[in-house]
Amino acid sequence: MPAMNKRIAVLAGDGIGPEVMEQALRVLAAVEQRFGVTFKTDAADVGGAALDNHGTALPRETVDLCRESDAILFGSVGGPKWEHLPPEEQPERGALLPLRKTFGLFANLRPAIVFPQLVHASPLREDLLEGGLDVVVVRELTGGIYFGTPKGREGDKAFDTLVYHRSEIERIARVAFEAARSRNKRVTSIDKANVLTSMVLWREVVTEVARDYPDVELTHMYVDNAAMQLVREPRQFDVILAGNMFGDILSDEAAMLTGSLGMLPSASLAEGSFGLYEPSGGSAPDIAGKGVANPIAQILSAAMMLKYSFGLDQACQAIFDAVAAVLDEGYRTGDIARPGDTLIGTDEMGRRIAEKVSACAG
Ligand SMILES: NC(=O)c1ccc[n+]([C@@H]2O[C@H](COP(=O)([O-])OP(=O)(O)OC[C@H]3O[C@@H](n4cnc5c(N)ncnc54)[C@H](O)[C@@H]3O)[C@@H](O)[C@H]2O)c1
Ligand SMILES: CC(C)[C@H](C(=O)O)[C@@H](O)C(=O)O
Ligand SMILES: [Mg+2]
Repeated sequence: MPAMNKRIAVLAGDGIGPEVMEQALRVLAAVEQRFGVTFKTDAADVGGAALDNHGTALPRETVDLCRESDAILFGSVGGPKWEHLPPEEQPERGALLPLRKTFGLFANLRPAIVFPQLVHASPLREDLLEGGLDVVVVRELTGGIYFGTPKGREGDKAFDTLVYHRSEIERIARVAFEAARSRNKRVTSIDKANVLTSMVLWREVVTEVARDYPDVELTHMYVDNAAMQLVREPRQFDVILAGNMFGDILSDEAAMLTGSLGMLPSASLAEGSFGLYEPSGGSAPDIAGKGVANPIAQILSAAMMLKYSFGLDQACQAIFDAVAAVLDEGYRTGDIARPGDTLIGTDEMGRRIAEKVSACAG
């Protein structure tokens, strides 16, 4: 393993964010020890915590720290405490979306992997998951209806604009086809081309990009059908390519197939090696502060950071293996437990995974 000294901006945020982040940092410390690498971690406020401390959801110091870092490890933001604020000032729109835009994080990878040990935790019938499930949602993250203008409100009328440029569709499609090449060589592109003009362009451009990838099979699917097919026959999917909003919705659905939102990590990538890594779920106000949140999505997000931003594929794999080993031993947080499992909290789950990373000398 080459000597490495990477700088990580740690933005834990709100709700369960700080609780699960503590466990991800613990696992990264185990990686340092085992692989002889060094990470410099610097924490900064973001979201509601930043609103409380600095009066803005995304303070300048936080953006500066991110700029000086090699990657961002993000927790989650938002919660009932800040819901009274105007929408643009709330943590999600005031911090998360600007961060994605500022750093050009256009490619959001959300792998939904059903660990064989957790097939029972999925709401799907076990026979639908036989042989496991490994789907990745490739979501366009800096365009579409989230960012299109005009958007606004005029009294009782409110509007958003769904706009996509050819270049935006082309670059995210390439990410999806490249991902498929290293997997099962199937891309399902999601659109609503029967209704939306922007989606007609989406389908056209994805079809053009596919010509450069004759080894990858492309299927187009309307989003409503895709939502249904995901629960009917999830194994038909390998790479799901979608725009910003459809990808948001389908990735939560895909996450739940794995048993819990607490299992789904994500990587938001810019051109080059910079990225932001965060669980796909939110700040879970209903369980925050109770020490029961599942830290695995945050820990696996850190693992994705090691792979995609730092090229530490082996260390990434070591974390996935450690998670599998702890699940093999029957330890579960409440969201993925069933009778007979050993129920543990956030802290113990993190400690056990970190111990496995340290123990499996590779
Ligand atoms: N990336 C982000 O920061 C992000 C993402 C989604 C939602 N949010 C925000 O989070 C707040 C709450 O949103 P929500 O309730 O709709 O979605 P949520 O994802 O926070 O929670 C949905 C459900 O999943 C459960 N859950 C989520 N993560 C879990 C974990 N690690 N372990 C166990 N259970 C877990 C929660 O307890 C809840 O029952 C809102 O303000 C929302 O805007 C932020
Ligand atoms: C909190 C919200 C802005 C965010 C999104 O819609 O992108 C979240 O749902 C996600 O999936 O990361
Ligand atoms: Mg979402």
